[in-house]
Amino acid sequence: MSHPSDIWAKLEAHRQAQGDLRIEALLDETRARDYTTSADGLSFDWSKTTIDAEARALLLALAAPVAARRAAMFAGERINETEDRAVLHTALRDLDQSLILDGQDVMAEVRKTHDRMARFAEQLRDGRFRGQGGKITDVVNIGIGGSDLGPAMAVRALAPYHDGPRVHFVSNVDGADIADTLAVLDPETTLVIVASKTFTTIETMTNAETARRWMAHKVATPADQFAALSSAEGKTSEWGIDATRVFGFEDWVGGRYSVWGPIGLSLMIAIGPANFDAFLAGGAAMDRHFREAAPEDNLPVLLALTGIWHHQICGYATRAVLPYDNRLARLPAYLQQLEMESNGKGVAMDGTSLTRPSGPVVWGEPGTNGQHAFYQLIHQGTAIVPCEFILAARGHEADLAHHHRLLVANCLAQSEALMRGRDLDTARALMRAKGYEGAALDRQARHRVFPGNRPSTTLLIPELTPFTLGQIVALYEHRVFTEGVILGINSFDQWGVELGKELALKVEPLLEGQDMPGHDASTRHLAELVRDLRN
Ligand SMILES: O=P(O)(O)OC[C@H]1O[C@H](O)[C@H](O)[C@@H](O)[C@@H]1O
Repeated sequence: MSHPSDIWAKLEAHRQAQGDLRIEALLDETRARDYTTSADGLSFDWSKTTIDAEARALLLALAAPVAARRAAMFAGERINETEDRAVLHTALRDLDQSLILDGQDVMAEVRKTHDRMARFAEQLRDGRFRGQGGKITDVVNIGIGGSDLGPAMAVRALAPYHDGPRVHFVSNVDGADIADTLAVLDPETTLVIVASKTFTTIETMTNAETARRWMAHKVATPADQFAALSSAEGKTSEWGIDATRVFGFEDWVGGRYSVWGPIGLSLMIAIGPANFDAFLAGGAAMDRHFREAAPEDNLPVLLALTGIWHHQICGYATRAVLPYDNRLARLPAYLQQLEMESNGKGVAMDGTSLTRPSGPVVWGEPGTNGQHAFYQLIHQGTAIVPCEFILAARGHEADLAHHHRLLVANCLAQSEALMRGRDLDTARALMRAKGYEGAALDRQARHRVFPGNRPSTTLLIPELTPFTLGQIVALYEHRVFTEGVILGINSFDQWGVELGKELALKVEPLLEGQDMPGHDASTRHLAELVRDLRN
C-alpha cells in the first residue's frame, strides 16, 4: 500500500493533468449508473463531478485507514484523544447491543433512560402528566448548539408526524428569542426542558432562569413543570429539577451527536416514542451499512471522498447543501455545527499543524427558494461551489402532487444546468433572436453565458420519514468521521469555541463602565460607543 503522502501527491498531479476536463465528457449511461451508489433505499449520485476512474481509485486508497479507526470507535476506544473520551453516540440508536466499557456493560443504563424518556413522553402526550392548568399544550426546549440544532432540525423535518404538544426552541442569549417564544404561551400548560450536556452554558442557564421567573408569575411550583437533559446530573438537582424528570447521558456522547438520546426528548414528545424509535432505527441501519459495506459501496466514505476531492484537491472553498425539501430548512445549520465544529481544526491529532486544508465552509438553504437568491453566484460567479442536492422522490402532500413534481423538476434541472452551462454561441443566437446585433449583441450575449462544468451530487431518498431522516443524519455523522480520519483530525473536540466564551465574561464589566485591564483599544472603544448609545 502506498504511503498516504504519495497518494495525496498523485491525486494533486492527476487533478493538474485533468486540466479543464468537462464533466460532460466523462458522463455516459455507464457512468450515470456506476457513480450512483445505493444502500437501504438511499441513492447517492456523484456522477456530475470530475472524479474519473483514476481519481476514484486514488481517493479510495486514501480511505484505507478508516476501517481500523471505525472499529476502534464502535469498540469504545478513547478516540477523542484530547478529551480522553470514547465516542459512542451510535450506542444510543442500537439499544439491543451489548457494549462493555471499562469492564461495565453500559447498555443497561442507556436502555433504562430511553424507556424513562418514552414513559414521560407518553404521560405528557396523553395528559397523565399535567401542568397547573391541565394538559400540557406546549413544550419549550432551552438549549444551544448540539442541545438545540438536532432536535430543532428534526422536529421541523418531521412535521407530518406531529401528534403531541407543540414544541418550541429557544437558544439565543438575545432576550428577543425567549421573549418572542414565551409571549404566546401559557405558563400553566407549558413544560420547559433545559437541555445542556454540561449544565453550565451561559446562554442556556440565563434563558432557563428567565423561563423559571416567567413560570413563577402564574405557577405555584414552577420546578414541577421543568425537565432537564444533561450529563451533569448533580447540577440539575442543585438547580431544583426533580430527578424523576432528569434524563442523563454519558460523556461519550458529544453535544453535536446527541440528538439520539435524551437531547432528543422534545422530538420524542412531538412525534411519539414509536416514531422516535424509527428515527433511531434509520441511524442504526446507516451504522450497519457504514461498518459492513466495502469502501467503494460505502455511502459515508463516498460522501467524504467527494468532499475531499472538491475541497482539498480542487481547492473549492465552500460546499452548498441544498435540500429540495422545505422541512429540511434547518439541516444546513445542523450540518454547519456537525461538520465545521468537528473538522474545522488547524492541528492534527498529534498536535502538529495540518499540512492540508481542514474541512470546508458548509452553507445552504432549501430549494427552490435559493434559486431566486444566491444561485446566481453558483451559476455565474467566479467561485466554484460544489452543490449537494437532497431530494425526496415522494412528498407528503398527496393532494399537492403537482407541487412536488415541480420541486423535483427544479432540483434535477439545477444540477443539469450547473454541469452543462450555456456557451457564447448559444447565448449569441438567443440575443440575435431578440433583435440585438453588432457590439450590443456581443455584450448582451456575454452576460447570458453560463460556464457550466460546476460539480454537484444528489442524495435521493424515497420520502422524508423518521427512518430516512435517521439515515441522513447518521450518514453525515460518518462522513465527518471519515473525513476526519483521512485528514488526521480529532473530529470530536471543539476547543475553538472556548476563547470567545472566556473573553465574553471579561467584556461584560466593560459595558457597565468598569475599567477592565487587558482589552485592546478597538474593543474598549466599541464598548464605550455602546454605553454612549444606551444612555
Ligand atoms: O449542551 P451544552 O453543554 O450546553 O453545550 C452546548 C454547545 O456549546 C458548546 O460551546 C459547544 O460549542 C457545542 O458543541 C455544544 O453543543
